[in-house]
Amino acid sequence: MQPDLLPGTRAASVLQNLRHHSPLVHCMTNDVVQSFTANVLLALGASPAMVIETEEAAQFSPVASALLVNIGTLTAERRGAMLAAIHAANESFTPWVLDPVAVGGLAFRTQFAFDVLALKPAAIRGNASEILALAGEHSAGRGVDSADDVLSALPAAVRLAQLTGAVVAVTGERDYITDGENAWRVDGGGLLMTRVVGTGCALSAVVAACCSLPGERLDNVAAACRFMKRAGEQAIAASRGPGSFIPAFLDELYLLNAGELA
Ligand SMILES: Nc1ncnc2c1ncn2[C@@H]1O[C@H](COP(=O)(O)OP(=O)(O)O)[C@@H](O)[C@H]1O
Ligand SMILES: Cc1ncsc1CCOP(=O)(O)O
Ligand SMILES: [Mg+2]
Repeated sequence: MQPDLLPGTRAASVLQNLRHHSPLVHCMTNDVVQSFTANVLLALGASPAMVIETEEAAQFSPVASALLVNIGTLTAERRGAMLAAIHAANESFTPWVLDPVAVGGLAFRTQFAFDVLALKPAAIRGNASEILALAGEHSAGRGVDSADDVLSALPAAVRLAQLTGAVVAVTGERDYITDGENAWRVDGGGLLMTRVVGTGCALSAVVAACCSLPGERLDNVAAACRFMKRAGEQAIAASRGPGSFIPAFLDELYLLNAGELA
């Protein structure tokens, strides 16, 4: 069964909150998407900061509005820095978000992702293959890309939310967002979003920003998904391919307006 669509009025009020609070997002993300992620946050009105040295990361996560932990290019050194940042975030009640890039196939990152599930992420955002793997199920992921149907991963997302207390967003052709009890669906976007690198990673940074806002965390995470899908479909209409999509996408994020979302 399909969950209901997130009402536009809820997405609209989260957008207003995002612009009002301009959350400072501590991004510990992969080497491929640093600049794109920062630009997506800035276009939406949030503030990115990429702080990765262990000592600084533990100092920064308590003063940031939210922390993003993305394991796309995890190394042994980054593992230590991420753990320090997560522990410091938890001590200061800074919400943190896990993006389990390519979890399942590779042992080192998979063990890390399983380990940090116990450290109370506020949200987890991944594609269908990643969410299936993180829930301990068979998945057909191909590197960082999903090869599983997103609706088939919804029960895994629900179980993962129940197990961890996180809001889980599983994304793809449609996005599903659940806290283990209730769920929203978000439609929109388009295939071109998978032909540029970093849309998923940047979405996870937006999820982190939205986790710091007042209101229901389930609605806030679903709204983050809605912002990206809406800007994605608008940008696809305005572009010829991946090259022109990226600047169009940043423009559409910047131009998103609460009245239209509502
Ligand atoms: N087939 C699709 N149709 C429409 N939107 C999509 C499709 N696949 C992914 N998206 C969108 O692209 C963004 C990245 O999602 P996804 O590809 O699932 O993450 P990842 O890049 O981590 O694999 C999300 O906003 C998602 O809704
Ligand atoms: C290509 C690649 N390789 C390691 S991380 C990464 C980026 C993945 O980005 P996304 O998950 O947003 O597609
Ligand atoms: Mg990803």
